[in-house]
Amino acid sequence: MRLALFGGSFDPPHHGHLAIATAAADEFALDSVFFAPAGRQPLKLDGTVTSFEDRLAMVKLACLEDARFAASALDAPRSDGAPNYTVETLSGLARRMPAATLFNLVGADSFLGLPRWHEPERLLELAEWIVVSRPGFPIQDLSSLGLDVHQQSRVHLLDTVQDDTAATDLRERLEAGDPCVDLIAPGVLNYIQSHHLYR
Ligand SMILES: Nc1ncnc2c1ncn2[C@@H]1O[C@H](COP(=O)(O)OP(=O)(O)OP(=O)(O)O)[C@@H](O)[C@H]1O
Ligand SMILES: O=C(O)c1ccc[n+]([C@@H]2O[C@H](COP(=O)([O-])O)[C@@H](O)[C@H]2O)c1
Repeated sequence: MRLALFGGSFDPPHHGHLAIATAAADEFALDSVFFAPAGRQPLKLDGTVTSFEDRLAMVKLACLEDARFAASALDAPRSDGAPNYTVETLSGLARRMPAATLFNLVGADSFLGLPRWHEPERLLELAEWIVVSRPGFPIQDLSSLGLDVHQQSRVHLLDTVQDDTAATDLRERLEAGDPCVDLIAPGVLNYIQSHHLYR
C-alpha cells in the first residue's frame, strides 16, 4: 500500500490541489491520497479560516473527482486546543498502517517553510516527501534548505505541474461574485453556494 498524506487549509479545495494530487498519484503509483484539512495549522494559528466541518465537507466532495482520493479527519481540531503537528499525524498513520509506504505531499511553497515546522528531521524520517512545483516557488530554491544527502534521498521533486490556482485568490473572487467554475469542482461550488461561504 502506497499512501500519501496531503494536508492543507483547503479553504476551499481547488484545481491546484487536485492537479498536484493527480500528478503525484500517477508518478509515484499511489494507491491513496488522504486529503486532511488542518484543524489548527501550527504556523497559521492567528489566521481566520472557514470551519473545519465545512472544509472537510468540501474536501469530501472534491475527492469524488478521483477514486484514489479520500478525505481524512486525521487533522481534526484537538480537544486540548493544541495545533495539529504533521509529525504526530504521520506517526499515527505509521502506527496504524505499519505495512504502508508513507509519503507526505506538499507544494514547493510549503516545503520551503520546513525548517519552521515541528521536528523537521523526524518528519523526513517518517515519510518520503513529494514536493510539487508551484509558480513563484522554483524547485531549485529547495537547495537553500541545506538538507544532507540522506535527507535529500527522502525528497522527490515533481515539476510537471505548473498550476497557479491559489485559495487566497479564489476567496477574493468568490466574494466578488465570480463563481470560479473552471477552478473549483462542481460539487464544491454547489456546497459553497448553498452554505453561503465566502460572501
Ligand atoms: N496551485 C498549487 N500548486 C502547487 N501546490 C499547491 C497549489 N495549491 C496548493 N498547493 C499545496 O497544497 C497544500 C495545501 O495548500 P492550501 O490548502 O494552503 O492552499 P493554498 O492555495 O496554498 O491556500 P492559501 O492561498 O489560502 O494559502 C500546500 O502544500 C500547498 O503548497
Ligand atoms: O507540523 C508543523 O509544524 C506544520 C507546519 C506548517 C504546516 N504544516 C502542515 O502542512 C500542511 C500544508 O500547510 P499549508 O498551510 O502550507 O498549506 C498542513 O497540513 C499543515 O498543517 C505543519
